Amino acid sequence: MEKKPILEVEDLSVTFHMYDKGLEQSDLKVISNLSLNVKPGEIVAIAGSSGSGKSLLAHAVMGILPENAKITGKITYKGRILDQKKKETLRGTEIALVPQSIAYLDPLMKVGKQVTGRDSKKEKEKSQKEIFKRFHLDEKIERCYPFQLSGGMARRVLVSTAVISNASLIIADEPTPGLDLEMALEALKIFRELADEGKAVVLITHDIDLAFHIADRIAVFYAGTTVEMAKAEDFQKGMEELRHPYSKALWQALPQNGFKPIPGFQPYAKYLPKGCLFSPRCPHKTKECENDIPMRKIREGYVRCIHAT
Ligand SMILES: Nc1ncnc2c1ncn2[C@@H]1O[C@H](COP(=O)(O)OP(=O)(O)OP(=O)(O)O)[C@@H](O)[C@H]1O
Ligand code: NI
Repeated sequence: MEKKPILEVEDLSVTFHMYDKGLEQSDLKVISNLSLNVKPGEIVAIAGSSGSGKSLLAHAVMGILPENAKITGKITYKGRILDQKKKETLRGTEIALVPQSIAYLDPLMKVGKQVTGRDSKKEKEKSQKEIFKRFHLDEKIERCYPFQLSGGMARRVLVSTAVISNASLIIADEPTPGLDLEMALEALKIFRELADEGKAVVLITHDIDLAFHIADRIAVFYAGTTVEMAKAEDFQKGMEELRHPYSKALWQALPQNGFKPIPGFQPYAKYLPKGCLFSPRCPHKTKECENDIPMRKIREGYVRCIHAT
């Protein structure tokens, strides 16, 4: 039987209400019609270039978007609607975030306490010690304040916090920058273990190469929406297995596949093209691409392109 998703995001849009010059106001739609689900036991990687909306999706699920952001669509956790109140209740216990910036560490709290929580139990302390060992963090680090850590150490502390939280859903927003290869691989191994224990892991990364070695499925983001949802092995098999021209272009841009850059730029939220958001850069563009393009199923995956086969 198919497992029910732990996290389900349906038709999510996020709009910022902006104050421009003087009294002028405008709405900036930064995520549009985004759908995604993550099942127990799964790592779903979210890959996409800078500004494609990866962190905002994480913040929308956690309920930590800025005040001027408006959300539409549906987010459910274990089948229940996640409204703002529910997000606040589940945050840090059932749903854990490894934030993209190490600035999220509390500067005034010793590192050990941040990882175990204020009212820490003995077993939490034990798991904190175990995870610090795996991450080569010396015992005296527990008594340090964040400013005394290097960037890489702070990153490992953030990952540790999410790992020992007992959350069923872990969202890791770029957890590896600043880590050397050994520590990056250790972090990924830990995420794999969490998934294998039945948790759901969302792994946000620029690095599709890293993503497809560890994830089960990959969501490719472009300009605030998903353009493709594919099994990780499709990326391993090669370009022909992929469905969207942007995913194929990402694949070709990998060093081992010739480093071919994609001409053009991802459009800024204020100047999105009509219909397919990738169309200005797409070699297959036709008049029909100006219509709204829904996701559709092709060969066990999903794609937002009318020309994909
Ligand atoms: N508070 C905000 N107000 C207005 N626009 C914002 C705000 N926060 C983010 N954005 C815009 O939303 C878009 C998506 O941002 P997001 O941080 O989700 O990108 P990302 O995919 O995580 O990028 P990166 O890989 O660089 O972390 C960007 O164009 C960004 O400029
Ligand atoms: Ni981000």
